[in-house]
Amino acid sequence: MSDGGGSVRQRKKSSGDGTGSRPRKPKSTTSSGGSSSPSTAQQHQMWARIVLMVGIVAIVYFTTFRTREKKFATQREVLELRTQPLDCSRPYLEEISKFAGCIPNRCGRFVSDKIVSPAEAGILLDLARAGFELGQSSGGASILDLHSGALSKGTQFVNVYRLPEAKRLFTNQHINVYRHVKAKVQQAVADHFRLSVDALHLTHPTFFSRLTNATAKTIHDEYWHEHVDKETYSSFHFTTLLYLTDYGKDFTGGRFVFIDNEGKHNRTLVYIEPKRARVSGFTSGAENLHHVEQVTGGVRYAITISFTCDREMAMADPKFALDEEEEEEEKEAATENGGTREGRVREP
Ligand SMILES: O=C(O)CCC(=O)C(=O)O
Ligand SMILES: [Fe+2]
Repeated sequence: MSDGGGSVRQRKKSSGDGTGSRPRKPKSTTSSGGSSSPSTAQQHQMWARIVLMVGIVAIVYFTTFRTREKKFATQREVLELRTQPLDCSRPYLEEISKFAGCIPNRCGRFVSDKIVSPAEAGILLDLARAGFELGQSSGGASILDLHSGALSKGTQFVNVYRLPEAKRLFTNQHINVYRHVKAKVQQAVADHFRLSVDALHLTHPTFFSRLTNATAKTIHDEYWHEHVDKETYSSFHFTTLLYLTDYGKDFTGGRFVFIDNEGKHNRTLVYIEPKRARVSGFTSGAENLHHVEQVTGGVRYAITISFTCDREMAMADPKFALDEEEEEEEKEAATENGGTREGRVREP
């Protein structure tokens, strides 16, 4: 009787020993010291709290640091035109506002598989292959700029027009297709962003790129970094890309990715899968942060064709540095080859 409620509690705690007759430990060690192991109920409570806390942390994490993925243009699709309007970034808008006739109605991006024909892309691919026969980076990224003549070679650049073979490789057909394609892409940019086509000028650098999975040797080989074109190339106002080879067939990896940041940790990756003759175009400001995934196999060929609204940054179409005498020879040889110079372009 005298142990009353205390003995009842004690019995409950020791329930399961079956006898109730085992000598009790002195009460002081279980009730007030706190040094013994927690009861089953306390353990359950502790686990429930841990599970709850992990759940809360996971919810906060997945709603705060969220990366979504969208496919803007897949390899299988043949797109007439796909567009995504965007608000211009403030610095871009401030700068572009200085150029009357060249201010886009909205910033944004587009993709079309109908601007350039696969045959035209094929001729430009031949040109690219012929050019890169003369020089390639020893890392994974080579460029050929037919305007300045810059061609990757080893860890440096050479002037392709100083190489005697260049004159044999670049044909009139190449030149004409290059100019015609550039004019069509320029018109597409003007149409899409509602600009006067004359307000747009081709600018430097406009170049062929050849990407592989070779280990980078210099900073020029690290093509996969996120960037804003306006920051990388100050003259750019509109960037276009023409793809010459197919993602998933000619190469793996190497997709083009826009990174749309909505808030600090919340972003959407918007993918363009390269496809022969596919053209993408976009305003070159911070609204179009992007990168190229690393190529994991094969060879990816593309052309970056860049436009500026600033007349002072305009550049002429390439002449391929052929003098008149050489042009005469070109014409004669073209006649011998049935009107084209395809026979002179070597495949790798
Ligand atoms: O080749 C591409 O898809 C993109 C290249 C690029 O981002 C650039 O030239 O600035
Ligand atoms: Fe870029």
